[in-house]
Amino acid sequence: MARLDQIYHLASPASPPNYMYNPIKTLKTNTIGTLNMLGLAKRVGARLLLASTSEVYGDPEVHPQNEDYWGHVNPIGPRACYDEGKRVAETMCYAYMKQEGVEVRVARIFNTFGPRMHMNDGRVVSNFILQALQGEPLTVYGPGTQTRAFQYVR
Ligand SMILES: O=c1ccn([C@@H]2O[C@H](COP(=O)(O)OP(=O)(O)O[C@H]3OC[C@@H](O)[C@H](O)[C@H]3O)[C@@H](O)[C@H]2O)c(=O)[nH]1
Repeated sequence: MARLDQIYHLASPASPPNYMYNPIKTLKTNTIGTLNMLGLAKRVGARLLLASTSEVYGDPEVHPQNEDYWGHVNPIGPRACYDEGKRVAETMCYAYMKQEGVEVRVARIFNTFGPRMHMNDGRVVSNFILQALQGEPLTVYGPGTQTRAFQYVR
């Protein structure tokens, strides 16, 4: 049997244009992929970290969101493959923890940015920087009333 202490389940695109490019693959990664990793964690007795997302809160009605908030998610909306995929991934983690005693950790990562970000990532921070450097107007989607919490990653 393989000797593994920890599993980091970081698979899945995170930028909206990337995860919406192939919604079925995004869903498979977050559902079947998570089940596979939890099964492995159970077999070898490893602890699993799931990289979840602030998108489990969907289009939230409260700001900022704390962990007690259950979210406001459209199951058939354009972001559903990611939002619902991560929600069920979290559900699976806690089911394996309760039923099988697998040690799990779930991190709900918010909108990340930093120096190692890809120029064409497609998220707001890199889009704005790119547009500013090129002297182009910044594109604000929708009415511009949305809010976000950002997380700097070096
Ligand atoms: O060019 C842009 C890009 C984005 N936006 C807006 O800026 C806000 C942030 O959008 P982003 O594309 O950066 O990403 P989001 O915050 O929606 O989701 C991101 O953050 C949480 C992570 O866990 C997710 O993996 C990631 O999808 C949205 O309201 C979006 O509509 C713009 O106004 N202009």
